[in-house]
Parts: sequence; C-alpha cells; structure tokens
Amino acid sequence: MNHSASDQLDADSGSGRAEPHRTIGWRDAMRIATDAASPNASESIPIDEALGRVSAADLHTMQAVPHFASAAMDGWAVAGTGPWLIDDPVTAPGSAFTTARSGLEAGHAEGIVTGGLVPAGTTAVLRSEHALTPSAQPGQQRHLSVGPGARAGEPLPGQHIRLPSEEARAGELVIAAGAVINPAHIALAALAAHDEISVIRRPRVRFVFTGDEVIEHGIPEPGRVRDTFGPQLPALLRLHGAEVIGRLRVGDSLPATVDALEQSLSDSQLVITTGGTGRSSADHLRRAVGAVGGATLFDGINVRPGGPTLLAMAPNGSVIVCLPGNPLAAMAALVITVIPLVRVMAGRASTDLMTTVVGADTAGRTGSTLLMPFMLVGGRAFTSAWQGSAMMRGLADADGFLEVPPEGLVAGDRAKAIAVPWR
Ligand SMILES: Nc1nc2c(c(=O)[nH]1)N[C@H]1C(S)=C(S)[C@@H](COP(=O)(O)OP(=O)(O)OC[C@H]3O[C@@H](n4cnc5c(N)ncnc54)[C@H](O)[C@@H]3O)O[C@H]1N2
Ligand code: MOO
Repeated sequence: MNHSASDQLDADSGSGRAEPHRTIGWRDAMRIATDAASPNASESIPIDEALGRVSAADLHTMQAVPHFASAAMDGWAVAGTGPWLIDDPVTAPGSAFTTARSGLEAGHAEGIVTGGLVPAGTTAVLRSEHALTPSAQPGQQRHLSVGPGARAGEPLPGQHIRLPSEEARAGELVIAAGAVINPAHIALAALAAHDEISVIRRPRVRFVFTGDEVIEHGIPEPGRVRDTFGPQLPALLRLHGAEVIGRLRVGDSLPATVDALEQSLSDSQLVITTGGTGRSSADHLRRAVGAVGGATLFDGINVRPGGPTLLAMAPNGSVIVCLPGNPLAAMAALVITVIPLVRVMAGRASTDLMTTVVGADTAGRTGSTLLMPFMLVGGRAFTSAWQGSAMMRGLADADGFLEVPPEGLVAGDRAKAIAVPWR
C-alpha cells in the first residue's frame, strides 16, 4: 500500500466515511496526469489505415507532384499555331492507353484526354468544345482548327496543361510530423507515392468497471442502474487516439478487483477504473491499487464533481486512473486527467484551457472549486440547470466545464473553462 497525502488526512477525519481534505487543485491534477505520460513510439502502417492517427515524422514526396505534364481537359495536344495536322494516337500493343510519342512537331496535334501524358513539344491543350475537326476523306490527313466557341487567343501558351511540380517539388515536405491524419492527408500521401506512413502507436487502454448494482441492458429495477460508462468511455477515448483493448466488470470484492487490475496492467499502458473510489468498507479500490504495487501520484482533487479521483503508476510504468462512480463526476475527472494523458501518449496537441465571459451570477461552494457544465450563448457562459453528480443532461448540451471558485462568479467575470472533449 502506498502512502499518499490523503492517507494521512484520513487519520484525522474521525470515524465513518471521511470526506478527505483534498489539497490538489484540478489544474495541478491535470499537470500531474500529463506528466505521467510520454508520447508513444512510432510504427509504419498502410496509408488506408491511417485515418485519425498522428504522423510521427515529416512526410516528403517521393517525386514531383504531379510528376509529368498532363492534360487538364479532354481535347487536343497542339504544337505551335494552328491549323494543325492531326497525328494518329500511338497505342501500346494490347493496351487502351496511348503512350508517349517521341514528340509533337510544330503544326501537329494529337487527341488527348484529361490526365493524359502530354507529348513533348506540346505548347497547349485545346479543349474539345473549342475545336473544329472537319471529317476527312479516307486516306486524307485530318486537320484541326480553333472552333467558333473559343475565346480570343485560344489556345493560350500552356493552357490546360498541368505542369510537373505544380503542387510539390520532389522531396518536398507534404505532411508535417504531428498532423492528425485526415482523408485529404491520405490522398496526399498517395499522390506523394507512399504506401505506408509512420504514425505514433495508439495508447493501449483497458477499463475496469466496478459496481454490483450496474446492469448493461434493459430497464433497471430500483437499486440497480444502467451502465453509463461501458457504452460511452471507450468510444470517447478512441476519439482521442486510444486503442481500447479490453474491459472487465468486477463486483465489489477485493480479490476480484486485484485480479482485474493485474490482468489489465499486463498488456496496457493505461488502466481506467470506475466507481469504488469512496472510503466505505465496500470500496476496495485503494487496497487493490496498493496490492498491484501502484504508487499513488494523487488521491483526491479539490474539485466538485470529480473529487474522488486517484492517479497511480504501476511498477511496469502503466498508469492507473480511478474515476468516481457518479456519471458526471467521472466525466469531469476524465476531462481533466484521462483525456490530457491519452493525448500526450497519442502524440496529439495538449489540452488547452479557455477563458470565457460569465453570463450570469453563479454561486460557489465553500472550500472547493466547482467544475460546472456550461453552454455558450452569445459568447457568454451559462451554467446548466443539471449539475448533480449523477446527471448527464447538463453535460449532453454543454460546451465545457466552467471553473467556479468558492466565492462564486459574477456576470461579466472572465473565468477559466475546459471544453468538452468532443467538440
Ligand atoms: N460519506 C461520503 N459519501 C460520499 C463521498 C464522501 O466524500 N463521503 N463522496 C461522494 C462523491 S463526491 C462521489 S463522486 C461518490 C464516489 O463514489 P464511488 O467512486 O465510490 O462510486 P460508487 O460508490 O461505486 O458509485 C457511486 C454512484 O455511481 C453509480 N455508478 C457506478 N458505476 C456506474 C456506472 N457504470 N454507470 C452508472 N452509474 C454508476 C453508482 O450506482 C452510485 O450511484 O461518492 C459520494 N459519496
Ligand atoms: O465527485 Mo463527487 O459528487 O463531487 O460527484
């Protein structure tokens, strides 16, 4: 068992379930959580699997983009001024593709399609709508001239030709390290002739959900509750780059909790537990964390909801975060600890706080800082009517959590806030 500040604080709290005097503020908790993590190593993966991953290294194009001069319109590659003699296309044996002829002589033209390789000597592409090709007698050479629909001077030199390197020179940086790969990045990697891309390994996360009263499906009887964490937390962590490799449910028993922690720690970097953070005899969590050798980084945050949160480091370097069982409390704690920590491991940008203007007078609570779900209306933060630790309605519509100091806030004050992690 590790001895933390709150172990000592427990000693002077009298009998029964103590409300620990928590000294760590939520911003310190956030810092300690992010300091407990470091960015994962990289791995190379096929580009079509890279959506949402974080690039681990600058990606340079293997060749110029585009890498050859091509037509931007269906029509005619022409050389010099018209009218032009039409050359027959050169077709590769057994192929529908026209191949590059050695070159187009001045006064000659050749049919071309969008994206087609422009023959050497081409000075412009005349789009088909603006071309006139009177039919020729068999055996006669066909001529091409500019049609009546063309604009003055058409085809201008270089018109409708995509030039090599227009988008990037060979070797140019096209995706910077640290980019969260989006579909356009994937296309760009393909244009840059890459089959694979180096990305940060995803943080491997496991969950341990506690609570005998929790059911996963259907309508719960009085005394039982529907599980809010199972359907919600893995999906949320995936949004931030985590790979959720498993989840276990344990009843309120010490051996089962120790077992679940041991199993979960064996192959993951982060184990998140929910519930059981209280100090009643039914709460085995602290003992279980101690039993697996977890060194406590903090036990309790001076914040509401989310105060009963514990952060520990396992002997193998994995991080254990114990979230309170109340659904809103767990989310507040998750937003200030787990999300920033996972983002560090995943190589993502740090979680920044925001400053917002308070919309209405908001009462504080003696002795602790509140994190209240709020909504921005006309650029001002209004706290939700649903602030109970077990309530989700306020958070469902919220833009973030507003920091409310013990003395409260007055309309027009500027206050710190943290955005909900899904906007
Ligand atoms: N005497 C005291 N009682 C409590 C204190 C205190 O300081 N002294 N702290 C309160 C605060 S604050 C919180 S937060 C909770 C922390 O509770 P636990 O982490 O011990 O969680 P449980 O007791 O296991 O459950 C609390 C609550 O959450 C519900 N729950 C649990 N798991 C789920 C789930 N997966 N889905 C939905 N709801 C869940 C559970 O049924 C309980 O209602 O303690 C206060 N009490
Ligand atoms: O963390 Mo608890 O009620 O403050 O929900």
